[in-house]
Amino acid sequence: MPLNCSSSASRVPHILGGLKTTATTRVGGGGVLFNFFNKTHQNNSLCIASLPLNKRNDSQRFCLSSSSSVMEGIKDSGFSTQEIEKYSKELDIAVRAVQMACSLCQKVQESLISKTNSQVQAKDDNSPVTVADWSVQATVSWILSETLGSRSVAIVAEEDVQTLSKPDSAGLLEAVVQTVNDCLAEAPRFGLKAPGTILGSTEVLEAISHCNSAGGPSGRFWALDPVDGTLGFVRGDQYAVALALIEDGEVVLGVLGCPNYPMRKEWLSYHHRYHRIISKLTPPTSESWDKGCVIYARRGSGEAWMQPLIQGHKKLVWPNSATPVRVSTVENPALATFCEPVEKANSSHSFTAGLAHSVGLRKQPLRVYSMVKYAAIARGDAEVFMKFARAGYKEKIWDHAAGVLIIQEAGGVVTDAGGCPLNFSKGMYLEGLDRGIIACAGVKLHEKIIKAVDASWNSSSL
Ligand SMILES: Nc1ncnc2c1ncn2[C@@H]1O[C@H](COP(=O)(O)OS(=O)(=O)O)[C@@H](OP(=O)(O)O)[C@H]1O
Ligand SMILES: [Mg+2]
Ligand SMILES: [Mg+2]
Ligand SMILES: [Mg+2]
Repeated sequence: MPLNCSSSASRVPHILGGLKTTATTRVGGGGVLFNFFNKTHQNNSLCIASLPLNKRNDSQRFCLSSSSSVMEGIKDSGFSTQEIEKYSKELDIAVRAVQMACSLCQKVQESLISKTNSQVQAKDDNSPVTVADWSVQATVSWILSETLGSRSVAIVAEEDVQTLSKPDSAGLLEAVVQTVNDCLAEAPRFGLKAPGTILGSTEVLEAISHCNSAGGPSGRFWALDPVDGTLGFVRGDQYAVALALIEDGEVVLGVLGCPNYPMRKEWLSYHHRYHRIISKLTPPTSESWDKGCVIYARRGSGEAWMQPLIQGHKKLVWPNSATPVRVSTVENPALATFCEPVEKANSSHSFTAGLAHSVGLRKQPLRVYSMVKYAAIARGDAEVFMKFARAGYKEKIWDHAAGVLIIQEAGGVVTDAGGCPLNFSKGMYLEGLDRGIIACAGVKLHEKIIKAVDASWNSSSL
């Protein structure tokens, strides 16, 4: 495993976690138990998710239905209240905020697709940005600040207010302010408080520009990608809302909202665009059709959870139900599926095709926009994710933090191509990343790919 990782990065917690938790045993047991759980106690997933699975007794697993009963339940757990409570409030708020953001995005995506003149802007690097990117950033920033206290909330996020503040962007800013207010007015459906008065453009711009933390090795900050895979978003395809909490350089919470990634993968045809999918497939009942999902994990819990989107279910209001997700147990490369970015410009398709051939991956690659690729691995829908950006491109922490933690807690392995964990402690970039990113459902597949990279790197043109 990792050979030349720097000292702080030399631990590979996800691999140890996978061995320690004997993933397959737990998944098997958990599957049966959680069927029972889902039938009887639908509303407690977030509270329970904050307790490590191996630290819970049966009643704590299945009979907690509110925060107060969580507090009663942990009295005999042998763990200090402080330890078990750590991050539970932050996780709860982060999931609600991402649920709201997904709802916002669904509405904006629908209107983008139905309009002929799209409101898509180009940034300096020619990448797209939309009303949804700014609106989600403002909304999540506002919610985190309101619920956790604005002074203590540091956020690193993708968007800034430069374009929005230009005099000729008044219409765009107006659309963002309207979208943010429409979304925040719905806060009570998600168990959160709506603002007392409508936010003006100054407050919305402030909320966006509040996300100006530089990140770094110490203290606590959030990493937010308001819309990851904006290209997929504007094309009516896959995208994600990604929120992670990073403390002292380690990702401690990860939440991924995937508005077009159904709870049941049978409803997803990766080879058809979203608007074609919905026109072709007619779900049998609204209950079984959950168009999107939110997946989340807490560091060290050894588990990851998935909720349906509130928006998809008009009837659903908070609290929401959740089910555990786990990586695939497939180890045979011939049976494994690998995912990669859709755009060749973002990752070399020819290099990964060579790797796939040399390790015996035989299936067609699954090319999906955004961190939905991380979600696919965590849920067991695919086994491998590889990204090899062009030389000189620096990966940003918000493009990976939430997904990496979720895969690790779901039992998978994520490193750079040198086998080292990704380093989230160096500011907004993943500094020191060795060649590319490799995420796998299991250690065996991961080792094979790392070896294959070493064998083929020198002869590649990367
Ligand atoms: N040149 C280059 N190389 C590698 N990566 C880049 C590059 N340019 C941009 N980005 C970042 O890639 C994010 C989208 O990644 P995806 O995996 O979704 O790529 S793809 O759209 O499926 O091709 C995308 O995230 P969003 O901007 O949030 O969409 C970018 O942060
Ligand atoms: Mg992104
Ligand atoms: Mg983005
Ligand atoms: Mg972008």
